[in-house]
Amino acid sequence: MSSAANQTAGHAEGVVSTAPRGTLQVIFGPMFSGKSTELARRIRRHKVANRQCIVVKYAGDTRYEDEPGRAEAGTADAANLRGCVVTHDRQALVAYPARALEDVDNVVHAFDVVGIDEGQFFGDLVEFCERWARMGKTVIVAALDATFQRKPFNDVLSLVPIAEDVTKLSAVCNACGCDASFTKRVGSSDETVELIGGEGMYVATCRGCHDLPASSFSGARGTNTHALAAASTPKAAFNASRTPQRPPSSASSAERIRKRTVGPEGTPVAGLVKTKGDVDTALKAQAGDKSAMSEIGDKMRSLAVMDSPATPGDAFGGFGYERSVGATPGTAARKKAAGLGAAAMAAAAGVAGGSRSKGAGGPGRSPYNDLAGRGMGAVARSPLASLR
Ligand SMILES: Nc1ncnc2c1ncn2[C@@H]1O[C@H](COP(=O)(O)OP(=O)(O)O)[C@@H](O)[C@H]1O
Ligand SMILES: Cc1cn([C@H]2C[C@H](O)[C@@H](COP(=O)(O)O)O2)c(=O)[nH]c1=O
Repeated sequence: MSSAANQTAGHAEGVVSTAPRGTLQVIFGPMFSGKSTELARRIRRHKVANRQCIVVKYAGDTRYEDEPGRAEAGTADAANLRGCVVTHDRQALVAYPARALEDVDNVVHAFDVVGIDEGQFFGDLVEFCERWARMGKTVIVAALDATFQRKPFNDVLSLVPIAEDVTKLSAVCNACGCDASFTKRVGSSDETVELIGGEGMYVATCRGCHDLPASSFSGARGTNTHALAAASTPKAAFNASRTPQRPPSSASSAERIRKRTVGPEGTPVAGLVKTKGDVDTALKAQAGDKSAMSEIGDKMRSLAVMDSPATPGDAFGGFGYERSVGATPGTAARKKAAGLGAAAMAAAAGVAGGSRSKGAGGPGRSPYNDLAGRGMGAVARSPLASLR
């Protein structure tokens, strides 16, 4: 008896079944978060275990099918991805296109595992997931949990109480580079919920960027410093400064350094970079110039309470976190400075943006501790690092 047949045999009333139980697994997340990729990974894994797998995709979504892609080995012709689930990075997984899950009910009995992509579009999703899981199938659904307006997408959330496993993935915010849990529609003002599209029509956003105008998403991912720019009070600026702002991969070093060290209205936020010469020094240090590194080291020592950098170049850029603007040094910074004596304390007071944006200041969790684990270079092993 095949494992599928074994599972679908069901159990006689009152008899405890030894057959493998069905399960329902749900993969939620905004667009671009890797739901289809994760679905494909799980399906591949079941195939390794010799389980019979079928993947159902929504027939209304034929994105990328006419483009060349990387087809699943041995199962599809890369030149013909018709009917395949195609991820945003053009990996393909052979699938069965359907408008309703009812349409595949008669074939599902022959399979152990049923994958469903774009689950949010199937009006009978909840009914058939439950039915197939009860039949002993492993049902894996990839679906948007929310619409572009951050409302529940059709009935998908009803899967949560009947699922064994629910995962929510995140993408990369197209504006600031933070983790993105939401999708924003930027390519159309149409408010209809169902509107098929990919990049150009939708972007992934974090909470802070979701309400930005569509035009804010035209640049490279990670180029918008929404949180600091939008912060209107010192407290809001401090809170915003704790939000990771990853450097855009495509940005030049000079641009990254500028972004990480210049606050709203051009205020220097790290205290080290004030002139174009400083930027040049940082760039040289990043390129390995020893005299530039030493110059940065000297400056750091004179400022005493600056965050120790991950690399000499990062002395100007930090760990990928913005520092707050014009704030007084944080508690931990002050404590460290106190350990260095009055002169260092005075230096601490003089550091623009001296408060840290990452990590708590307690003894067990300071950014200096982070450095210890990173095995940093000469500048990172500054007198600050030996304070512990
Ligand atoms: N903003 C983004 N964040 C993360 N990945 C992105 C983004 N834009 C494009 N991608 C690409 O999308 C891929 C994920 O595609 P896919 O699995 O189809 O996601 P989903 O099914 O959740 O829409 C990533 O591996 C990456 O190559
Ligand atoms: C947010 C949102 C999305 N859609 C469409 C757009 C795409 O065709 C799919 C989602 O695909 P992905 O694999 O998750 O990238 O859904 C929509 O119709 N309405 C929306 O609000």
